[in-house]
Amino acid sequence: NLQDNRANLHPLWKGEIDVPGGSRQSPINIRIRDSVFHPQLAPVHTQYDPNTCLHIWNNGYSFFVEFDDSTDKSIVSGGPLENPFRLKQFHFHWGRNNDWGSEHTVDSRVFPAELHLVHWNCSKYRTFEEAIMEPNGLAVIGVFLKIGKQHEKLQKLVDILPSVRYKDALTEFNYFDASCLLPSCVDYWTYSGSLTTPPLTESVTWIIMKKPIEVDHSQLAVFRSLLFTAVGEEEKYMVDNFRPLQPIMNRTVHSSFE
Ligand SMILES: NS(=O)(=O)c1ccc(-n2ccn(-c3ccc(F)cc3F)c2=O)cc1
Ligand SMILES: [Zn+2]
Repeated sequence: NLQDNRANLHPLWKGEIDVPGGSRQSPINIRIRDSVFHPQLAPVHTQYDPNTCLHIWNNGYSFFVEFDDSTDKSIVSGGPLENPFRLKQFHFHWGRNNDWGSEHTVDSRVFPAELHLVHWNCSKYRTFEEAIMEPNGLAVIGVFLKIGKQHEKLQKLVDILPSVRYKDALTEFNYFDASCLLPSCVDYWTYSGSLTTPPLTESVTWIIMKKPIEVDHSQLAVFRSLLFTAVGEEEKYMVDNFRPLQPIMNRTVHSSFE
């Protein structure tokens, strides 16, 4: 069984890396020359109300910035989506250094970090928890981070991270415009995949932005000061919280650009 396959034992997920029978797992390597241009793929439209921002919490995998998803105030629509999806949370994945950290790769290029803006299909399901279990329940926008100039709007979030250093810590964070984390270029790839942490359900329409955003090395260094562990436990720095690449199987990645 899984536990016997040493190669699959991951420090974070203790062997839950492979989902037996999974046919649309994430993340994947996006091979640009294999992607298919889809002229009907409109730009993705986000409309985020900064007042729907609720709090930040360290859930032991990453830090989640959570939003009030009881109304349609913060939504994503267009692109490959048939109807609007509500923003529930965003979080990041990063490495122990700037040489790796992203979950998706582009022609095997790794980025030092990756942002995920997680939305759920409020037209078809009643709650986020329900949508997570359904094949077209979620839409996650992925944005690569690269080292460059300081991201001024991100700094407000970076400054508060020490308050959620430990697993299960939660801090109020009640005004943040998530659209400041999107790149100016609207080009993206899209494919059908899964959550990259448990429950790993195959419920995600992935929208991966072609252009990365820039952050400076000191901002990423603060991400690495967070802990996987709760107060009182032996401290383990929250780094390398990305899942290994998964097989593309018989999926096609579509691009919104030529
Ligand atoms: N990395 S990712 O594929 O974007 C990803 C991975 C895991 C999740 N995820 C898993 C459980 N949850 C979750 C479930 C219920 C809840 F109230 C809050 C949650 F964060 C969640 O958001 C959401 C997104
Ligand atoms: Zn993620």
